[in-house]
Amino acid sequence: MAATAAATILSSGRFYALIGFEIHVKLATNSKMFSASSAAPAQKTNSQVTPFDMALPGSLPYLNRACLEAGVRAAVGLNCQINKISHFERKHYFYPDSPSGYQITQQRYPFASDGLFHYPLLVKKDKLKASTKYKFVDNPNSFVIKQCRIERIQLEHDTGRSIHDEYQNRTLIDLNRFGTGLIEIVTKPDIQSSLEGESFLRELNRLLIKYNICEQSGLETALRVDANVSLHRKDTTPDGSRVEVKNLGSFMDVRQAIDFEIKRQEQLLANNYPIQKETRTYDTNKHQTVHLRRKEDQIDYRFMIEPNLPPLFLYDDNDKNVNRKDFVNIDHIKRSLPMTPFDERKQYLDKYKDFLTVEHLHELLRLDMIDYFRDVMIQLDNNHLGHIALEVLLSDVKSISYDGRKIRKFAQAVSPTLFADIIKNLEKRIITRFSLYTLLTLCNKNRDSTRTLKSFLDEHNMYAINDENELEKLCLKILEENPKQIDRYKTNPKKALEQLHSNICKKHHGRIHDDLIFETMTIRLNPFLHLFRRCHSTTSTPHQQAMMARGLPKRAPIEGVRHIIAVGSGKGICNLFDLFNEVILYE
Ligand SMILES: Nc1ncnc2c1ncn2[C@@H]1O[C@H](COP(=O)(O)OP(=O)(O)OP(=O)(O)O)[C@@H](O)[C@H]1O
Ligand SMILES: [Mg+2]
Ligand SMILES: [Mg+2]
Repeated sequence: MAATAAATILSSGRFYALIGFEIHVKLATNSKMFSASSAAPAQKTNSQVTPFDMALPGSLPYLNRACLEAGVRAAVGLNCQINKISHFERKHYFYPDSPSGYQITQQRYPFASDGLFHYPLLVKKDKLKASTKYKFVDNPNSFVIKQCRIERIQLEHDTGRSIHDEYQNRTLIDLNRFGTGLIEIVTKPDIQSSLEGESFLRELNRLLIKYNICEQSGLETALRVDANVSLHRKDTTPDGSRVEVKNLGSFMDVRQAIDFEIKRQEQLLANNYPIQKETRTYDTNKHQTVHLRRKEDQIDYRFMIEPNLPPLFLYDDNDKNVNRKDFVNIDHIKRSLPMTPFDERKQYLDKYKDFLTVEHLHELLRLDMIDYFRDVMIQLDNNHLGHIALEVLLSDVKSISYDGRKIRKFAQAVSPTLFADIIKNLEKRIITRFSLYTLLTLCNKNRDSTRTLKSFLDEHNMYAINDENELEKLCLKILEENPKQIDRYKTNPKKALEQLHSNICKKHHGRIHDDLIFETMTIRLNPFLHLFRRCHSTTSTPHQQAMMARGLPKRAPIEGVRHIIAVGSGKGICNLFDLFNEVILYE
């Protein structure tokens, strides 16, 4: 894994990395930051543009309260100091998709600064143990919690879009995006590897979604990240050099770009070349960063206070006039916020302590399944099925949807209600454990979110066969068709049963419960029963005592086998085989 490779470089090598992020978050508001145009995705180009968005003379900005409130929510979530007075300023640069020639931002006087954010490191525990860099210091069962300081959060707006028309060799401008609200979150360079970087961004993304700051669409559209990376010799202090990799659009790109930069800079330092201050971009096809411009060539932004906007005032409960409706009250926002995902997880460990361990939670987080798990638990409304839901999520669902994007699609296709219904039916033995993967795959392909479980079971005939007579017939048929396995059973019962089990599963599409297959097959395989009877006719050998200790009473043979099955099925098939083997070995 690339991320682990980076951690290894750092732990074993002569260098350490410093990484700081500038994260642009697209705010989920109805209208733009400084004008009344819609901020929703548009059908037609240039259809959501006011005179201000076109920078027509005489048009004035006015601040959208919803953008400010979203910014304050982020500042609270990131434990920032909220500055009651901040200023907007113009950052000048010329680019065709920004007709005003400047962006309104808050680079020097932001509304929030000096925050601190905690995040869990997302790595499998065995990998973590193998690494010398990260250790479970306090509690072997706890997460590794890292922290990153937040330098500031500023309000600003987005640019328009340039559309390059290669056929007619011209560039067209769409101003629909121009002016939509953003916050830029700037971190201190406290991150030390791509693994930490990705873990930080995933936790941040979770918080932003939970606090309704951005849309639930992952990093792909709601967040854009600039990663600043610098590598230093272990015995030196940072000299201020940094390479800025602009505009990373996915968790994977961030991870790969950081790893590439660390390796590139390591080679430079190892050959005694200095690290240039530069801006680079990440080529997603070649998987490498590419030089854009040197820092000395950076544009002079000629910052100046925005003359058309007053200073931005924020209030709290201690201020006079705080009840005025047009004021944004920080304390009011604080009171309205739900628990952070971090605190929520602590609560899960307590609430579901009967079956949920820290390792499970970690795995759910790593797979980005934590919110889906939460929604399923709400639907199940019954903790005793929680362990089954968890087991299915971390086995079948994990193999169908193994990353954030896939699990989001899965959650859309298989609603938490449908999934909870599947778990309830599994428990009632209306469907089998064996058919679950197929069923979930079918549901995942479904694009009609109103479909019920019954409609899938009816369409694909996936109901479990529970009728004893029918089962008996099916097993007999399989035994008839597989005389070799009957012979094999005498010498190698485990393999023979496995083969028979596999054959019947294939033939009836996993519609028979495992324990019923074993029970019915075993009862039909008389030689074994014979052995079993003989085994039980002698008494008091140490082996027999051990068997008795497991709760195997002296019974009529068939009843005895049923009892073994009952004992064994609770513990899984392997234990059942062990029991059979013991009987055979004893004979
Ligand atoms: N030595 C360093 N190594 C890596 N990152 C660093 C280092 N020093 C600072 N940084 C990071 O660089 C980023 C600086 O961002 P900031 O927005 O303040 O300036 P900028 O990149 O010059 O501005 P712009 O918004 O125009 O890109 C921060 O995320 C900070 O953590
Ligand atoms: Mg920058
Ligand atoms: Mg910046």
